[in-house]
Amino acid sequence: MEEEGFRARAPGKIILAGEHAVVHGSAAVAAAIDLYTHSSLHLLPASEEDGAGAVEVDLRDTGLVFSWPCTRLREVFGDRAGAAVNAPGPCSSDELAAMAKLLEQEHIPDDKIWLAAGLSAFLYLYTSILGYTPGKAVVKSDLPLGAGLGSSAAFSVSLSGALLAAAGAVRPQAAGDGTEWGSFHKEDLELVNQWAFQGEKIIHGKPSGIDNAVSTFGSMIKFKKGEFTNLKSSNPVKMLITDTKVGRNTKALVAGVSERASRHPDAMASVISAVNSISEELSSIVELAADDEVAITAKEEKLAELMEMNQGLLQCMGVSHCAIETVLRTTLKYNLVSKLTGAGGGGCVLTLIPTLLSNSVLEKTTAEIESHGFRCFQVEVGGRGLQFCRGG
Ligand SMILES: Nc1ncnc2c1ncn2[C@@H]1O[C@H](COP(=O)(O)OP(=O)(O)OP(=O)(O)O)[C@@H](O)[C@H]1O
Ligand SMILES: C[C@@](O)(CCO)CC(=O)[O-]
Ligand SMILES: [Mg+2]
Repeated sequence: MEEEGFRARAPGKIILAGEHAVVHGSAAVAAAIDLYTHSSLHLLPASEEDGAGAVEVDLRDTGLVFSWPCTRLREVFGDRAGAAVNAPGPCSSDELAAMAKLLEQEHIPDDKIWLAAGLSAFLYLYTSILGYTPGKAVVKSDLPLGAGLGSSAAFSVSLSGALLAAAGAVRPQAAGDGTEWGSFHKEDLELVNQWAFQGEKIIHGKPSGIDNAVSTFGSMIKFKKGEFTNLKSSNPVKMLITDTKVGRNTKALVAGVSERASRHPDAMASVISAVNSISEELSSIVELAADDEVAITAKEEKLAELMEMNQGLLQCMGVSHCAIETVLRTTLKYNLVSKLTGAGGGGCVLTLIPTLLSNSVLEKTTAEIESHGFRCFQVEVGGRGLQFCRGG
């Protein structure tokens, strides 16, 4: 008989300013978007034959299902599993190596080999939080995976939320607004965020923590050196997102920027400091109250200029791509400003949509971008973070 189900959903994000530089201590500004990764979890009774059962994960976006006997997981993680659910800690290099061996036996198809990082994060979070309790998780996302919209953070946050709720380590709150999705107390969200950060470390190598923070807490935030503040945006920020569909990997891009910084420490310190100033200025402009068309336009022009400057500095860091440049050139024809978002190297590009932009210009811009084989879509910016509901 199956036990109770636990479902959590966590949003993706856009970074308005400061990606990469934030890994090196600069400020950055990010906001949640209304595209979610859903994780659901059922705990299962231990199997009668071997008394141990299995842990299964069904990754719907890839059409692949993986399963490991709990006895096999015990060989990898030993007695540590499940012991420190309230004290999130990093995965050791021995555990990473043992998981890599375990995953080699799965024969993941070459064109989906990037999944190994996500599976390692899953196994680490599962065993750290639930030990060797048999269970079945299903993960499904609205987000393009590995495209700069924080799919790895939404994966780690939604899984951590569902696992911690199943372990009884956090107490989900019923939705107060009649919807099915409730949330968690702030201190419970802190615990989810810390576990999700451990998952991000496995996927990204050296994450700043901005993506998991905005996915957990939602809203629009200014983030710097692990601390963040909520930004109260008094006017809606409208963005067009273009997915160039060029695959890339955040871990490799973050490592590439660090290598460039070690080759050119002074020049890169200046670039990072310039990005910090851009993020600081952008965060204060976002909060400015603008209540007539003139003030709103002036505010949007400043935001656009700062985004354009940030894009130039991302090029300096070596994380642009010819597909990104094609989007920039196309939108510039219509006087619109764009920048890459997330790790770059392909993935998604943001275009600021001014409040007074006519629908016909927006439609023409979108059609021309899509004529290059890219996909455009609009999102709501600055919404809710992690949410929870009971059931299948
Ligand atoms: N729904 C999912 N199913 C399986 N694996 C996922 C899922 N979402 C994320 N992942 C894991 O996260 C990896 C993508 O993370 P990566 O950090 O490279 O990109 P991103 O988070 O989408 O972009 P960015 O970090 O720039 O915002 C995938 O290769 C996979 O291992
Ligand atoms: C590239 C990066 O700055 C943002 C990825 O969304 C990495 C990070 O901050 O962890
Ligand atoms: Mg990521």
